[in-house]
Formats: sequence, C-alpha cells, structure tokens
Amino acid sequence: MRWHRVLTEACGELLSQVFDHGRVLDHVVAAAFQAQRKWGKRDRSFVAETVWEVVRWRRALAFVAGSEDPRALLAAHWIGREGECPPDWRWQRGGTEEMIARRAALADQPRAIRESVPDWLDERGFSEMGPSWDRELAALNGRAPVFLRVNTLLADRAAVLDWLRQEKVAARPVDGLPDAVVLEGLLPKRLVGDGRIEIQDAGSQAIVPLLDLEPGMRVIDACAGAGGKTLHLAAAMAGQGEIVALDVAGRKLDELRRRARGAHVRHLSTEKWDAGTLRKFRGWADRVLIDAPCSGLGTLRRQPDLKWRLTEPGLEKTRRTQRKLLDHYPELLRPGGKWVYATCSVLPSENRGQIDALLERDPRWQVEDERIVSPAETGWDGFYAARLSGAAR
Ligand SMILES: C[S@@+](CC[C@H](N)C(=O)[O-])C[C@H]1O[C@@H](n2cnc3c(N)ncnc32)[C@H](O)[C@@H]1O
Repeated sequence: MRWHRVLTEACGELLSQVFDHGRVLDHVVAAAFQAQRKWGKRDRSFVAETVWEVVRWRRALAFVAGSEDPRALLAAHWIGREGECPPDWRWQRGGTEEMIARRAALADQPRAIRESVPDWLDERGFSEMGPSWDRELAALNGRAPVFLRVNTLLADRAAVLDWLRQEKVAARPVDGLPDAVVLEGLLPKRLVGDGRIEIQDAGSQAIVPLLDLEPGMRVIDACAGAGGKTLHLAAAMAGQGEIVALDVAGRKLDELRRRARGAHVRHLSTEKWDAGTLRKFRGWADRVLIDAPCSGLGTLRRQPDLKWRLTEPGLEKTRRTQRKLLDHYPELLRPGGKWVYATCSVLPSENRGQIDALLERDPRWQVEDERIVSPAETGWDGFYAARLSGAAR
C-alpha cells in the first residue's frame, strides 16, 4: 500500500468533523472535495471509502482500538484491511498486535458492538422486528450501489442502457422495476446532470407505482423535498395532469424546480407549506403522496452517520410529526381519491404501526395495498408504503 500523508491526515480531519462536531458526513466530504480540486479520482475514492467505512463501523472499530479517537479508529480500520498503518501514523493507546487480537474477539461481542449501532437503537430494532432485525441490520451495514431511474419523459430503459454502454459505463436493468438501472461502477461526473437519468435508489423507485396513477390526474406530493419522487410522479403521468409539490423547506423546493427543468417536467407547481395550504387545496387532489419525514434507517448504507445522530426522543418527535401529517394531509383528496403514506424506515412503529393507529382514530380509511421493501431481501434501501382509500372527508 502506498500511503499519501495529505490524504490520510484529511481522513482524520473529516472524521473529527463528523464525530466531534456532529457534522453531516455527506456535507463534509463534498466540502473537502470542493476545496481540494487537485485530488484525482483515486484520491477521492480513497478518502470517501475510508471515512464512510470508519463511520459505518465506528463502534466495532472503537472496540478493536480500545479508543473512540478518530485516529485510533482509522488505525484499527487500516490494520484490519491492509495489515498496516501509514508509517508515521500516531494514535492514542494500543499497538498493532493488540488490535489484531481484539479484532479476533469482536465476533463474541454483543450485536450492538459487532454490527456497530448504539445500544438504544439495537434494543429498539430488536424489540420491534425480532430476529429479522439481525438480517436487516447486516444488510444496512453493506455498501449501496448506484441506482438510476430512467426519465421516461425523455428516453426508455433500453435506449439508456445503450447510451451507457457507449459511454463505457457497466450497467444492468433491475428486475421488478421497469425504469430502474443499477450501475456496476461509478457514474462519471459528466453524465450526472443528464435529464435522461436521475440517481434514485431502487427502494425509492418502488413507491410511486403504488399510487395507481393515470395521466391527467391532479396529484399532491405533500412532503416533496428536493423532488426525488415528484420527478418520478411526473414521468409516471407521462407529463399529463397537474402536480403540486409541497414542503415546509423552501430551499428544497428551489432545488426541486431546478431538477424539474433539467428533467423536462412541466405541469408542476411548488408551494412552501403555510397555515393556508390545507384550506387552499382541500378536496382538490385525485392522489396524495405523504412521503413523511422519518428516521431514515432504511438508508443507513448511504448515510451511516445517521445512526450516531439519531436519538430515542428524536425518533418519538418524528413519530409525532408523522401522526400529524396522517391526520391532516388526506383532507387534500377529492371524494374517491387515494393516498399513499411512505417512509424510508425499516421500523414498524414508523410504518404499519402509524397506519394501524390512524385506522383506530379514523376507521373510514382502508388499506388497499402495502409494500415493505426489505434491504436484506432486495439489496435496495429500506422503504415502506401503504395505499389507502375511503370515505370522502
Ligand atoms: C422523506 S423527506 C422527502 C423526500 C422526497 N419526497 C424525495 O423523494 O426526495 C420528508 C420531507 O418532509 C418535509 N416535511 C417535514 N415536515 C413537513 C410538514 N409538516 N409538511 C410538509 N413537509 C414536511 C421535510 O422538509 C422533507 O423534505
């Protein structure tokens, strides 16, 4: 292994920003790449791969290192992977031999240490999911491939696969999702903004089909964010009909509009949520998508820092928000309309548990269809979605 001091030191600095200052992993790495224009493709892969793996395996590495210090975690990571550390790397406590011995003892440690999650989260996962928590947690500690969604407003999947082949990007279609493609390597930067494709996990692509859409409908995307699913909705409606994208975060809607232009999506308006929004759109929509704020546990492969930021009180607060959205947003439907509640969590208390509680509060709704996307079974991010219909309000 050839070590580059600038890069190994940068890994330590980035990890300290995430662990000591609570910054978001994605953001700190993006900012470092922005600042270090001279880093080539290989340098960037080294830094990104190293910090992502150390964040993912933080607790297991802390056991191996006998320390939480980012430099010691890096030492444990490199010794485990390369059998050595950079020659001048210094860290608190423990030598190479000690780490090798402790790594061998890792298999006998409790699941929360082996699988590297906080105790409270492990207890919650197991109490809600029983033995399937083991499988899901192991899958969520894997690395996620890049999935693309073909924008059917501009191309079909066969054409996109041909184009990627010409660009020497290895890719294949995903079974069970008509517009999804999985890459076998990285997406070259020059292709990222092309309107024919959107980067979107396969689990996320499984949600919009549940809405049972037809061209010409009026659809509200009530928690649209930066529009991952809004753009999918627009393509599923073949560009016909009306879409209103709502969110409490105006900045995300700005980004949504930018992406919509690139994807040639029309018939779309955005509204920052305010006190008058419910009144304005009450009874208007044929379909409502509530892609609710959630723990994000289904996406841990892509954002492993989430597990170190989540807390039990934070999770309870999120569940309260979900309950509020479920009580109000279906009012936006016209009589006979249908709505979908979705999350990117694997926890039943954010998913079917919320729907069951709603059905107790308001028995006029019924579940027509439901989809649970298991990372262990599919290799996709974890998602949940339920479609409901019922009496007009
Ligand atoms: C899971 S994210 C949405 C992801 C997005 N639909 C996508 O596919 O990319 C949930 C969104 O709900 C928004 N949100 C939170 N509270 C809300 C509320 N009371 N009403 C509407 N949106 C809300 C958040 O700003 C966030 O963008």
